[in-house]
Amino acid sequence: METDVSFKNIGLRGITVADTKISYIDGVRGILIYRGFRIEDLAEISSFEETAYLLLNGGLPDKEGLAAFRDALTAAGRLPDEISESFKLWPRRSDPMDIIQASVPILAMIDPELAAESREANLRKAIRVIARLPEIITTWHRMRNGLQPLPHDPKLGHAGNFLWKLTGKKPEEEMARAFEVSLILQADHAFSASTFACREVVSTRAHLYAGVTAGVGALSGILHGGSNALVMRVMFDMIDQGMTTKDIGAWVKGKLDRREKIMGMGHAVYKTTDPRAEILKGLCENVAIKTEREEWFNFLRAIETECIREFEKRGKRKIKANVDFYSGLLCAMLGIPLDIMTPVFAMAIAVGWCSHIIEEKFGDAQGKPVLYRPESKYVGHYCGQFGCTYLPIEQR
Ligand SMILES: CC(=O)SCCNC(=O)CCNC(=O)[C@H](O)C(C)(C)COP(=O)(O)OP(=O)(O)OC[C@H]1O[C@@H](n2cnc3c(N)ncnc32)[C@H](O)[C@@H]1OP(=O)(O)O
Ligand SMILES: O=C([O-])CC(=O)C(=O)O
Repeated sequence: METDVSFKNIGLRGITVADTKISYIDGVRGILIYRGFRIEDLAEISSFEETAYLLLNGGLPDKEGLAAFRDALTAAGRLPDEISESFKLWPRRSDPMDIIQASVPILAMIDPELAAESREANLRKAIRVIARLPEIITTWHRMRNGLQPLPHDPKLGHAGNFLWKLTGKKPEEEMARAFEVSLILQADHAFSASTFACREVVSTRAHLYAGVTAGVGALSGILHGGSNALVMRVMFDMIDQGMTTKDIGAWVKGKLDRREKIMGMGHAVYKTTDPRAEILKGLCENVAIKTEREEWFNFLRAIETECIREFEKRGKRKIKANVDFYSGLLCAMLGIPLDIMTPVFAMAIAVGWCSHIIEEKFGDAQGKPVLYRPESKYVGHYCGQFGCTYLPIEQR
């Protein structure tokens, strides 16, 4: 058989695989909507907890509903001993994304409702995942540094508690809010690679934790969530080498000449600016002034500007900053280490993963749950109608 790699929709680009009522992306106009609401409005007005409620339940809560949801998150937040005891055995150098990916199945093992597949049971499992991912990250981080985990502060919300438990410092209100907005922005993105992974796994009727575990693995890759840390790693390397904003034009040109990717730039769906990147850029500009990290902000801003200029010069389609370009910078300015930046994305998008898992399990958007099973096109060896002659090992 002839090798034929002419398959047009490589990487499933442009193929609609299912309906969803959770989020909508207009990649041409740069619009992102969660359950009907513009991301700009959610970033301005909403809290992480309220956005999580909205994504999971399909509508905004009233005051009592929101208070009950916050209480449920707090009540579910304590890290089970089975996980903290396991941490003592796991290598300290482990990547925190691997720690999360190994911990989520333990949440499944100890969930008394694991076999319960009602919508309510799945919503309760979702709350456990959303509440416990930050605990997994902060407890792991403190234990690997020989520090005790810190108690929940009822005066702080989900975002503020994460900063407190990770860094051991109570965050200023403005910083906690900036972090909270970044979590809202990263809480869902329709059929991103990780969300699709979650949906694909639970389409087999696997439990919610199996779906979330798949999502964590998919998010860790550098073409997806993993790029936020890499943006910062590359920037710190450049600064360490003594480079300044004046050197960035030549650096970008060199990268593109060598056909290397520039992390945090480009997007599979947005053909224009990722609206989340624009909001994050504004947040970063303010936080940079407050934390006296203007040098970092200006450095990234220059990379973005030079990239856009260079792509335009080459007549390529517009490649702009995506959400990962500025989210790592915000983390760095808030004292979050490089290898915790993708885990931060995971704790935010866990909301979207769980919402999509529930939608998938109950066929909410399509009327009934369906097993994903795409076709592939075989382009390997095939020696005619009856296949290749199979020789026993002695005769090969
Ligand atoms: C939360 C998120 O997951 S957002 C994405 C995070 N990932 C990154 O930031 C990694 C860097 N970006 C990329 O690799 C890509 O832009 C992707 C994977 C995100 C999207 O890719 P796609 O839209 O499918 O485009 P694809 O990777 O096919 O690139 C199309 C062309 O633009 C180029 N291109 C796209 N992004 C970049 C980039 N960041 N740097 C350099 N060139 C790029 C490609 O090399 C390719 O060029 P070619 O046609 O000459 O081969
Ligand atoms: O949607 C995508 O392809 C990736 C992305 O931006 C996200 O997951 O936030």
